[in-house]
Amino acid sequence: MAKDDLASFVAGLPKAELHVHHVGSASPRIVAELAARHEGRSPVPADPALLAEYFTFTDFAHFVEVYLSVVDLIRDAEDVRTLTYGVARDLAAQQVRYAELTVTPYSSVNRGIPAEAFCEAIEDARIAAEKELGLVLRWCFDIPGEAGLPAAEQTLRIALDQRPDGLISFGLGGPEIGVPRPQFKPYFDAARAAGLHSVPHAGETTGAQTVWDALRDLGAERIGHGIFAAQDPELLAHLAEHAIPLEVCPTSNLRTRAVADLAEHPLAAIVAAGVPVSINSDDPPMFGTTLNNEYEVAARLLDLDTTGVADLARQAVHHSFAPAQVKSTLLTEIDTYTAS
Ligand SMILES: O=c1[nH]cnc2c1ncn2[C@@H]1O[C@H](CO)[C@@H](O)[C@H]1O
Repeated sequence: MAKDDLASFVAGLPKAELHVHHVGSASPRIVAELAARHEGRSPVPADPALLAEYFTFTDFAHFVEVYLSVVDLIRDAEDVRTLTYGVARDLAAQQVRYAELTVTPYSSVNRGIPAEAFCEAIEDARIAAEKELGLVLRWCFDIPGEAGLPAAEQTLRIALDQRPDGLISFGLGGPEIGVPRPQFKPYFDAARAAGLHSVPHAGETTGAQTVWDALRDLGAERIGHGIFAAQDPELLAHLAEHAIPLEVCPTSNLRTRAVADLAEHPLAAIVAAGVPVSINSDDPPMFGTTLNNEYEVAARLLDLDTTGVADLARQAVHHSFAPAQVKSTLLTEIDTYTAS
């Protein structure tokens, strides 16, 4: 179908976003504003026009280094509140009605923001976003893998002690190389025992074994990325049989150089194997994308018409941990949109 028709269909389509990072969603304007406050003390450019170049990554390790330099700019609870509400506004503007935002409390608490103030700030933004923007937000608290077991310990403690109302899941992000998943088992066990869903990253930068580990040791209910599962037919069959969805973020994989070219992206092979997927944006401004653009990319990779694209949006709702009422309202809204 024509590119413009697809773009306008996607832009108006009510959607759910299941894999998007908090700091990684900061708009260029907010990042530049924060950088200006720390000018001379931060490598992050204070001019939004220079950010695209700063956000050009040579590999995944470089991406994490740049990501943490932006995390460094967030110094107090007010920064967290402004950032979170700004992210909500950008999502709502794309007709996102429900989003699970991956938040890394360890990084902020470690930089001096008390856990309680941090949680209060994100909760304030969540409540305001629901009331003012019609966007339902939920949190995934993730362990930054590069910081190891102390980060796991502290992330779990913040999750269980603070237990903000919007918290629904427990994750694991950052690098996979040198960060084996099995060591995090006790923390995921405790988080799951406390009723949190398990949604670790795996198979983003390393192979199928990491995904197996996430399933067996961390009790993963969905996998962040998981694209290298495509290398293992047995794993694909397992994911399909147990209906474990992959949260796929195509442009992210291109920008971190996990795939050399979108033409080589395994999304189509994963879908062909019967594995459920959702389409997501990961760190949209850092990767020069938006959720709407990811739907367009996915439509091209999967050769979908508007009916197929609407089905992708429905899949994300089904795979979400949204309250039943939010799911049914959003599914009805998608039906109404596609019928009109
Ligand atoms: O695509 C991604 N994969 C893994 N971690 C990511 C990604 N995007 C953002 N983060 C974030 O990187 C930080 C360092 O571990 C974490 O805060 C994680 O949430």
